[in-house]
Amino acid sequence: MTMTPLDALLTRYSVGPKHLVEPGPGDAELTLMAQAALRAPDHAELVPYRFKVVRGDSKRGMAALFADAARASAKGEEGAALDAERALRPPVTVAVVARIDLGHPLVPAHEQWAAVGGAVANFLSAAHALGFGGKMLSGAKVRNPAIAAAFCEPGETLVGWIALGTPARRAAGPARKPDPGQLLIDWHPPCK
Ligand SMILES: Cc1cc2nc3c(=O)[nH]c(=O)nc-3n(C[C@H](O)[C@H](O)[C@H](O)COP(=O)(O)O)c2cc1C
Repeated sequence: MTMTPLDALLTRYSVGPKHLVEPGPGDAELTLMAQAALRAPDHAELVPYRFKVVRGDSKRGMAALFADAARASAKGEEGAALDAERALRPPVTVAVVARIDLGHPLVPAHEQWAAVGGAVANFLSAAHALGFGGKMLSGAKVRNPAIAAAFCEPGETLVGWIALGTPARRAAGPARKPDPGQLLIDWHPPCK
């Protein structure tokens, strides 16, 4: 049965790296995800983000960076091995890098961050619509100077990584989500 666009939005749940197996998305599918990201609202079309694809041999380089960061934060060799595994396990990882122009004359920083969030959401929904699982992850690693420098140009911010692959099991259900009625509120003007 084909998934409608609304089905894709309503049935996307994160799938953690533990449950992601080969194959990951290829070039054509990653391009569709990036195109979907570009359909997110973006004031003045600044495209304040970049996606950096980590796959193949590059995963080992990212694993080494993660392991060094774990050692630097006193996680020890066990922590280093765990963090290295986090880099190696997903078939494809996509780093999300934000490029926020703090001095933009028209678009304040919070609007640019909203565009980044919309892009990530669309990227993940497109992955799901294409049959892939994924999860956005960050952690203290994003603030490690060596890791940030490896992914970012000066002035950019490393937001985190989207782990991608084929889901080995159905994603968890919507148990943690509030009823939409809690966030959909009729507004009335204040009484004078
Ligand atoms: C920028 C960003 C960073 C995140 N970092 C983490 C993380 O490090 N660890 C984690 O478990 N979830 C993290 N999350 C949350 C998950 O990606 C996911 O959205 C959350 O577990 C809710 O699951 P759902 O997408 O199935 O609703 C992050 C989300 C965002 C937007």
